[in-house]
This record gives sequence, C-alpha cells and structure tokens, in this order.
Amino acid sequence: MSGDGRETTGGEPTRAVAQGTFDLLHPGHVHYLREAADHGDELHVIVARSSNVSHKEDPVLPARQRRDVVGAIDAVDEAHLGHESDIFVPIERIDPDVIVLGYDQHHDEDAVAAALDDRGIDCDVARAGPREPKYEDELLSTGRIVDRILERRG
Ligand SMILES: Cc1cc2nc3c(=O)[nH]c(=O)nc-3n(C[C@H](O)[C@H](O)[C@H](O)COP(=O)(O)O)c2cc1C
Ligand SMILES: Nc1ncnc2c1ncn2[C@@H]1O[C@H](COP(=O)(O)OP(=O)(O)OP(=O)(O)O)[C@@H](O)[C@H]1O
Repeated sequence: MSGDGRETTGGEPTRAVAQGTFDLLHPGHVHYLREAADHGDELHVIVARSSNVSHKEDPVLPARQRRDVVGAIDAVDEAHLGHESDIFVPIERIDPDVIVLGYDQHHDEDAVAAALDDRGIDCDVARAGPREPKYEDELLSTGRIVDRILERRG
C-alpha cells in the first residue's frame, strides 16, 4: 500500500480500470470511482459510447463531454472514450492489473475474466459495492435524476 492507501508493487505503478456511461454525475459515481482507485496506483476510466448503451435510455450528454467531466474527478488519473465496437481494444491499450466492475454492471465477472484470458490479457476482475444513501432523498442514479427533472420541469 502507498501512503494514500493504494496498492503498489514497488515497481511499475499498478493500473485499475473502471467503466460506465457516467451521464449526469452523482455521488454513487464518485463512490465507485474512489473504490476503484483503491485497487491500483492509477485509475483509468473507460466511458461508454452512446451507441453501446443499449440496455437503457440513450445518454443525454455526448460521450466526449461525459469523458471530460469524469476525467476531472480527483480519483481519476485518465478518462478514455470507449471503442465503438470492441470493448477490449482500450483494455489492450491501457494494460490494467485489475478491472473493477460497478456493483450493478450487467457484465458477468467470470465471462469478462474468460474473455481476457482468451485474448491473452493478464488482469484480475473485481466487483465494487454500492453507495449507501447518506441522507433521505439522495439521488444515486442517473435514471432517477432524469425522472426527477421530468417530474419537476417536464
Ligand atoms: C472491461 C470493460 C470494457 C469496456 N469498454 C468499453 C468500450 O471500449 N466502449 C464502450 O462503448 N463500452 C465499453 N464498456 C461497456 C460500458 O462501459 C458499459 O458497461 C455499458 O455500455 C454502459 O452501461 P453501464 O453504464 O450501465 O455500465 C466496457 C465494459 C467493460 C466491463
Ligand atoms: N449508487 C451507486 N453506488 C455505487 N456505484 C454506482 C452507483 N450508481 C452507479 N454506479 C456505478 O457507476 C458506473 C456508471 O454507472 P451508470 O453510468 O450506469 O450510472 P447509473 O446512475 O447507474 O445510471 P442509470 O440510473 O441510468 O442506470 C457503474 O459501474 C455503476 O455500477
């Protein structure tokens, strides 16, 4: 562990990767990114392309804007735009020691580990936990923020 609580190996800095849509940031995102950062010396974040966000409504904000705002969070060393068609292309470029899946990300840990293995990428897979609400009415989901906007301003 280094002085700031992150893991080190004493040699090259270790790299952790987090990923997601990150449309309309909220404290749940900050919690996830801080937890992911604790898995390595450097945190790299892959921001999903809008065309790959198929399991929920389209993001409101363009991918480059989502990347730039995520990249401004203290825990994040570098934010990267995701690849349009092959999610392992940025992983090959970043060459992480660990991929930290979000607590509710639909990706299966074993399936991701098997895909990494198939491509000869030596990398662990971990799963982050959820943020517990700190106070009543804390909105910890982009979808719920959008619903609130529509209720109040729609
Ligand atoms: C290891 C890993 C790498 C990913 N890389 C990309 C990528 O390069 N491009 C992309 O559009 N999505 C990528 N994704 C997918 C998104 O990050 C994300 O899971 C999904 O599209 C958005 O949904 P979410 O915000 O609910 O997780 C990756 C996911 C994982 C687990
Ligand atoms: N409340 C939360 N606690 C911990 N992690 C979170 C929380 N909300 C989102 N995350 C994590 O942040 C990453 C990006 O999440 P995403 O952009 O899908 O946000 P979201 O608020 O869950 O969106 P939506 O409400 O539209 O599903 C994912 O890995 C997700 O697991």
